[in-house]
This record gives sequence, structure tokens and C-alpha cells, in this order.
Amino acid sequence: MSDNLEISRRRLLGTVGAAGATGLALGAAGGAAGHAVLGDGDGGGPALATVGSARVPFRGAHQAGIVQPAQARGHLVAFDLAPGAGRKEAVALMRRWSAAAEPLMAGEPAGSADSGVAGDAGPCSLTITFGFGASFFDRTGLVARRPQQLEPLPVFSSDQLDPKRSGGDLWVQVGADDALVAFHALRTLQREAGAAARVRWQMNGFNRSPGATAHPRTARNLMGQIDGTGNPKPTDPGFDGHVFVAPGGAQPWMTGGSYAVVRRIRMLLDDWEKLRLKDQEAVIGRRKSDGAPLTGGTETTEPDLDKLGPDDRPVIPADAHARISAPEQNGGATMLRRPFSYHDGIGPDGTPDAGLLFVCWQADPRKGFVPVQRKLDRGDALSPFIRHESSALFAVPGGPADGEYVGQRLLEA
Ligand SMILES: C=CC1=C(C)c2cc3[nH]c(cc4nc(cc5[nH]c(cc1n2)c(C)c5CCC(=O)O)C(CCC(=O)O)=C4C)c(C)c3C=C
Ligand SMILES: [Fe+2]
Repeated sequence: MSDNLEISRRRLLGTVGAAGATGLALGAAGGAAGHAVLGDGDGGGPALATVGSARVPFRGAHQAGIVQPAQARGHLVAFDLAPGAGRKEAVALMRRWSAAAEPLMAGEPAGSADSGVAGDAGPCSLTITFGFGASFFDRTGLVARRPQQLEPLPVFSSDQLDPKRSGGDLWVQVGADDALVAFHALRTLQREAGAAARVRWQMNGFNRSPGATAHPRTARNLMGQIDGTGNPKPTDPGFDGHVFVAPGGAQPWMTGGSYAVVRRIRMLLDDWEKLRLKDQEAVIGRRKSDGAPLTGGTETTEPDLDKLGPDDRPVIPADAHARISAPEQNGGATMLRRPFSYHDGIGPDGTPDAGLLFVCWQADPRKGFVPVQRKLDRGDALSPFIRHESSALFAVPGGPADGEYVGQRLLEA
């Protein structure tokens, strides 16, 4: 491998939160965390370089849709078990969902009744991830197996949460680099839910499409910022410990699993876009153009939090979002952010309902999201420009072994 290729590979590895990474990055990052992306030479399919052929395995130590780069299209859907449905119905549902998810992620029809919507497409990096909310354990009589990590998130002073779009017994995250493939997976799973579960809320998101930019740079959000730079990398020594539940915990069925915090965060774009570029950059503490810290360098340069400007004030302001949320400022609290942007239309007053479907992954939300959000809630310069509108927390079990369905170790232990 030439030096240049080596450098670009390392940079690509740093873009785990970005859509649009190449097959090289997908394979390398996935491999580090127990996943591989299949393509070229895999059964004589199309070339690895095409978006359609990238495939993420359904089985493995961890579920898919956590360490892979966030896809161009995402659907987040919470279901509630139907009245009267309990553990038996939940077992049957997870069996059906797993039986459908495995072929779909391989780019194959989900049984003979497949609608054919994704018929001409490859897997397109489709991932389907399943999680359980705290209420699932009450509904199924499994309270003794509810992890302490699922204790309700604290109420934050800036929360403006809609209960109808929060919580849920079950959660499905669908991501794909093609909108038809993503829709097809979502619709198939919704049909498979049958009478056992009903949709509680659904959120649809997007990211940059693979190949849209030649820059191997982290993706931008709808405020225009490069978002995801500080994410832990699968190649970091402590990555697995921060993101995945280690063996030997109080709930063995969660080994290899992770906890997903989901927040629908509206961006108050009319107010944000009125700010001058300099002020927007001060809110985050990074340059808008290339994501570099205000103390200089490139996107991957460490911010110098102690550096003072000519006015003797910190170059990265005390209330800058990236300063306040950094692990070093929060006793090491670390999470893997894997968001989708959303746009749900423009209100009668011309205000866009747009923002971030913030999804973050950690081995324990009490040591990841919670302390960081507590701090942001107290004095983040970004707060006047965002609004947390819904919230949910899910236990996402490890990936299924051969012959298993997702959640079997919880439901049948
Ligand atoms: C509680 C966790 C966080 C919420 C909620 C959150 C919302 C949020 N963030 C941005 C934009 C950016 N965030 C950035 C960094 C960053 N944010 C969090 C946590 C939350 N953000 C962390 C842990 C970090 C990394 C800090 C670090 O390691 O230094 C950045 C800077 C670039 C980057 O590192 O990603 C941006 C930009 C928005 C717009 C938003 C809500 C809508
Ligand atoms: Fe952030």
C-alpha cells in the first residue's frame, strides 16, 4: 500500500459518523468492530465500488447499524405491543422480524410474499437494528431481566418533549444508501408486525449520499457544520468498552449489545441562519468550512482548550458546544453519535420542521449521554438554536449467532 493510500485510509477511518465513506472505509471500520462488508468477488455480484453491492452481515457479535457509517436514508420506528400481546407474541414477532431482516440485508426478497419494491437493487448497505424499551419488560413479564441501564433518562430543563413521539416497547432502525431499499425494509417489517405490535412513532432521516463528495470528510448537518469529528473510532483501544456491553454484566443477554438514546432535536434554523459566520463558529468552537478547531489545524487536530486570544479570553469559548461535550470535560463520558438529518416540511409561518434525529450509542447511557446532556443543558451556546422534541432509550441486544433470532437470549433464557 502506498503512503498516500495509507493516509487516505486512516482519514476515512475517522469518518465513522459520515455517510458517503467508500467501500474501503466500510470494510475497514466494520472489520475492526466485528463486521465485514461484502461485495466484489462475493458470489460474482456487482463491483465493490457500486453503492448497491455494499452488504452488511445480519449475524455477528453486534447488531448491524451501530459502527457502520450512517447511510443516506434512515427510518426510526417505535412499536408498542398490541393490547393483550405478551411474551409469546413477542417471541413470534422477533422470529418473524429476524427471518425477514436477514435476506433483506443480503439484498434478497423477504419470502415469497415480497412486494418486489427493492427487486432491482442490491443490499445498498441496508442495516436493520432492533431494540427494546423499558416498557417492553413490563408487557412481557420480564421485569427481572430489565437492565438498570434502561432507567428513565432524567428530565432536562430545556426538554420540550412530545410523549406521543417518545418511548416505545420496541424500536427498529433501518438505514440504507437507497430510499427504495430503506422503504421496502420498513414496510416489510411493519407488515410482519401483523396484529402483535402497532407503530407508536416514525421518524425519517437522511444523510449525504455516497459519492456526492470527493472529500473524505465527516458529513454536515442541516446547520452546515461538520458533525461527527470527535466520535470514537472503532480502531481506538477503548472503543468496544465505551460502545458495547462487556461479558460478565448483570444481564448476560445484553453481552455484545449497546444502548441507543434517540432524540428528535429541531433546529431553529431561522435564528441560526441570522448569525454571522464568526458567531456560528464560536457557538460550536470549530470552523464551519472544514471543521477544524478554532485554535487551528485541520478537522482532526486536537482543540487547544487552554489557548487564549489577544483579548485574554479562550479562543474556544467557555460555552462552546464542542468544548462542553468533550469527553475530557465530562470525566471521560463517551458515546458514538450516528445521527440522521430530518425535514418534515415547512410550517404555515414558513418555519422549517427540520433538524437532527440524534442517535447515540454507548455501553451505559448513565456514563455516556446523561452526564454530557446534563452539562449541555446547563450552558451550551447551541441551546438557543435547538429544541429537544422527543426522547427514547432502547436496549439493543448483541447480534444473533447462527440459528438465533435477535433477542432470543432475552426472551428464551
Ligand atoms: C448529549 C449529547 C449531545 C447532543 C444532544 C448533541 C447535539 C448536537 N450537536 C450538534 C453539533 C455538533 N456536535 C459536535 C460535537 C459533539 N457533540 C456531542 C454530544 C451531543 N451533541 C459530543 C460528545 C461531541 C464531541 C465532542 C468532542 O469530542 O470534542 C460538533 C463538533 C464536531 C464533532 O465532534 O462532531 C458539532 C458540529 C448539533 C447540531 C446538535 C443538535 C441538533
Ligand atoms: Fe453535538
